Amino acid sequence: MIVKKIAVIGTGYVGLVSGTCFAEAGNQVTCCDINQSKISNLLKGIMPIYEPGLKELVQTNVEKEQLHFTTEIEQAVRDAEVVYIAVGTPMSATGEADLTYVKEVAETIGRNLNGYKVIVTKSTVPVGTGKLVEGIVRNFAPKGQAFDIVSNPEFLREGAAIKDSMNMERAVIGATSDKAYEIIADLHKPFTSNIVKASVESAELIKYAANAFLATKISFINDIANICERVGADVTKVSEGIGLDSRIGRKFLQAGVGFGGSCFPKDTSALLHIAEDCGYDFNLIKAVMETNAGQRTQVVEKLLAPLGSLKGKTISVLGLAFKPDTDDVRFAPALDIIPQLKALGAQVKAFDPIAIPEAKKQLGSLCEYSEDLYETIKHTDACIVLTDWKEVKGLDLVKAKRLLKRPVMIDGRNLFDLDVMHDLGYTYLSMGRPAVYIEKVMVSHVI
Ligand SMILES: NC(=O)C1=CN([C@@H]2O[C@H](COP(=O)(O)OP(=O)(O)OC[C@H]3O[C@@H](n4cnc5c(N)ncnc54)[C@H](O)[C@@H]3O)[C@@H](O)[C@H]2O)C=CC1
Ligand SMILES: O=C(O)[C@H]1O[C@H](OP(=O)(O)OP(=O)(O)OC[C@H]2O[C@@H](n3ccc(=O)[nH]c3=O)[C@H](O)[C@@H]2O)[C@H](O)[C@@H](O)[C@@H]1O
Repeated sequence: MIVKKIAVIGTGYVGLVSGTCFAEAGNQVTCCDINQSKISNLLKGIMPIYEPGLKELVQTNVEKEQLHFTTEIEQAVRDAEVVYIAVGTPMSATGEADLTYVKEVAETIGRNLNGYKVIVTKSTVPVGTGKLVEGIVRNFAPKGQAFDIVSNPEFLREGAAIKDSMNMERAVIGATSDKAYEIIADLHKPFTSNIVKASVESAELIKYAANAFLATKISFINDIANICERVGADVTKVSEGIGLDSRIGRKFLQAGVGFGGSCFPKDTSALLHIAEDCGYDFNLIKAVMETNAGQRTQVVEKLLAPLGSLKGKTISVLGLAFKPDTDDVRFAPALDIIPQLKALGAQVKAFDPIAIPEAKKQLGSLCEYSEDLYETIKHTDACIVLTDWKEVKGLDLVKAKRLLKRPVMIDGRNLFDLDVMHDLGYTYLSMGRPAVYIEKVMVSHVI
């Protein structure tokens, strides 16, 4: 690999992780952001996100002087040979990807194009954005200045971001020239030998197709789970039984409260708009989104079955992050479910080991928060599992039952064994598995 000078614009989950990994591979990397406090914290060694292994890897590369942080984006662009765009592309009010930040950055790059550079989009962007960026850069760049555009989408998962970036299953590179393709392919040599060379448009679509396919697997198994409940089958067995067929595979077949996070909800919605824009009615993806929304409501309905009414009841919610090992709460099930519980008259106590500060920004005083699992459960009428944190998976069920006012658990992640829950005397309703019902609890507490 030939060492490169790289500017990464946008120092969020993706920009910070990929910038750090490029530095770890020996490149000179400057991560830039418009958020002053984020950059000044990073300069003090304070990470803006929780991601296993990130802090240490940042520290090592800062010490080696291979990783730098700045708000001086213009200078970073001028100094770089390769400029990565890693800003957010959030869901707009109408459901498509909002390209405001990408366009802003393209203009900054154009204005500071002082030589040939490869401009790479890592943000998830609709098909055609490569052309849009190219047009903006050309508009603001000195006349005749050569540059290339590359689409190099990111596939990392939060919570496993460093591992995923250092050992990519594949890299996808869509470039406007062979020269640019070779430069970006060379940068990826330390991370993977599987490189998919594509057009810019195909690379852009690969990213949405990948996320939409994974989301489809989840909604598919959730639909099967809903059938399981009606016919007395167990979705975990069905999932095992189909997943062992290597053509299907076992991954992303865990039924539950539905997918959340910053990407599947926004990317399925953006793909629907991409389809609409080219005159295609993408019914499958509409159904995927609908099923996902239904999974959230189901958890609350399951709670109402044994409790009757939530008025005057206190419910403990185990998990605020959209998945374990991250503090990200974007589109997390808890953000939908806690307001529903409140609207039905319940008091809510919420546990999370990491994500409370982020959740508070969204939920404010809607619930009480605690990093202590058992304090959260204590004296509540029922508990709901929303995130499969290792602390929740390892819950001492005997102790939890003693602390609960009523032994009622709604498990949105199918964490516990049905026989164990039965033997312990829980009313235990999970997703797509037979209900464990303690008749006594049911009858005595219905209001
Ligand atoms: N979070 C994830 O796991 C993954 C995200 N992606 C995609 O990567 C992109 C970035 O996502 P995240 O890192 O999660 O977003 P994020 O919101 O964590 O970070 C984006 C950063 O860009 C900065 N920014 C915005 N405008 C800027 C500008 N004009 N100049 C400099 N910085 C600017 C923001 O201050 C913020 O720090 C999105 O398109 C997302 O869909 C792709 C794969 C995984
Ligand atoms: O584009 C992105 O941002 C990223 O989106 C996902 O990564 P991430 O959102 O971090 O998390 P996942 O592990 O994919 O989980 C997404 C959601 O699906 C849920 N899920 C996952 C798997 C499963 O079997 N069932 C299920 O409900 C999780 O609980 C979570 O809420 C993709 O896995 C990454 O490849 C992609 O880069």
